[in-house]
Amino acid sequence: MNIKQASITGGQIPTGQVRVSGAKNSATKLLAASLICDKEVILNNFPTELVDANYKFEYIQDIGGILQIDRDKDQVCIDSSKLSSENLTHFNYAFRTTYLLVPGLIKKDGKAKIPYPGGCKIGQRGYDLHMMVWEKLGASVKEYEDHIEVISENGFVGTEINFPISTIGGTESALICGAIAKGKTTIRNAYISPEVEDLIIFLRASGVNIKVVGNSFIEIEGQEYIQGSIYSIMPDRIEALTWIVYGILSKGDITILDVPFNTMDIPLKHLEEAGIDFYHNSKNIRISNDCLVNGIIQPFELATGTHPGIISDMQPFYTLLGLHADGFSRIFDYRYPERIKYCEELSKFYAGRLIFESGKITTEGNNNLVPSAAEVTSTDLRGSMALVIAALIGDGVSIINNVDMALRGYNNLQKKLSELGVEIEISDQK
Ligand SMILES: CC(=O)N[C@H]1[C@@H](OP(=O)(O)OP(=O)(O)OC[C@H]2O[C@@H](n3ccc(=O)[nH]c3=O)[C@H](O)[C@@H]2O)O[C@H](CO)[C@@H](O)[C@@H]1O
Ligand SMILES: C=C(OP(=O)(O)O)C(=O)O
Repeated sequence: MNIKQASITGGQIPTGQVRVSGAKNSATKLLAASLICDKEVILNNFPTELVDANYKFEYIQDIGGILQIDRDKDQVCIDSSKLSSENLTHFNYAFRTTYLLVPGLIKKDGKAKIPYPGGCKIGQRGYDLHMMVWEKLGASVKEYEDHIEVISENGFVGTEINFPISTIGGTESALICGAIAKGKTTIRNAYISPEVEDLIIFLRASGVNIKVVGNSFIEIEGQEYIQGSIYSIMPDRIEALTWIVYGILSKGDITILDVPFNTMDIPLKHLEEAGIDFYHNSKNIRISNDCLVNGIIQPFELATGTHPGIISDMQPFYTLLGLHADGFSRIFDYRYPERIKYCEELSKFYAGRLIFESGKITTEGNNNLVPSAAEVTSTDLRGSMALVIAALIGDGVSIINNVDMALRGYNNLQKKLSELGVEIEISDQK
């Protein structure tokens, strides 16, 4: 795939409606979980245009899965009756959750060859706990130069899994593997984020018995036969926050549809404390100039952490907000302290206003600031989207190199902006 760049003319004012798509961090997991089902699975509200989803589609088709992808209806039907990774000719599939493809292959073929986990380079992103899960469930695991091989000819056997740290990917891996294991699997110190909850609901709807006790203990009764289901993916809370921040900074008038309010209490509370008041009903939110209570964004201090707090993926959008607040704001990222590389690029729009070091970002904001046009290069998904927003609210024409990073997580970005009256050009990078 050719690398893309965006050419963006700043100062276009968005007006109209934008609908939040199904969550990347749920959709791509449910796609992998569908592979353990015995009947066809239908996933609705699926963000079919995401770069990450398309890599996963390609891998699933390459191992024998049959997918019907309806890009107009945001629907994917998955028939995974015949899967085998034996004849794969390459492992160049750039997405994070490659490890979730193991259980489907183990169930259907007793063996899985998967690419190493990809995803954003936002600091240490180990995969040792995924290997621990497979080994504890009875598999043998080998690492090769370009792939990992997991073998368990007779399937997984239920076990106890104790995570030493809270891991989303690890919890998801243990859940899907436990669903096909013989007997009972327990997970201690599970991390049940809203997207993990979406996975639990999907697995239950597909016929797996899962008991959740408190907020970090899970018990799964593995099933030999898993029916599958028709399921609608939850809306993307990070995308919703992105549109809210863009709406405020662009001084536009936009209504954001399908906001998953139940997953965003704390992130929204921090916006309120920064002086932003919205009109909303149970599903939609309207952002306009009137939302700024005193006509300005108040400076703030916050730290990212685990859900229900502000998750690290939202951090760059608070940084942007801080740059337009009335004074100094501080943002601490304890989850991924090295998620600061994008700040170097963002500084090209905001000369001298960003100070950053491992885990800490300080912004010197100004309510009347207009970012200067710049040519920048994306470093990670959310950072790339922050650069896109800076360009959109800036003056002149900006270039965002490797905008593919943003397109990994923002479904139909160009089309959604166009529906708001904002045109951006995306072309192969020169
Ligand atoms: C596709 C997806 O849903 N990605 C999200 C997921 O990533 P992901 O699932 O990769 O993140 P984890 O929650 O697993 O990672 C948390 C920490 O655990 C460590 N770790 C994880 C697994 C492992 O085997 N060994 C290990 O040491 C990681 O290096 C990291 O420091 O949660 C992150 C926050 O937690 C988000 O920023 C990502 O957007
Ligand atoms: C870091 C992210 O994703 P991934 O884990 O897929 O790299 C993200 O969604 O912001």
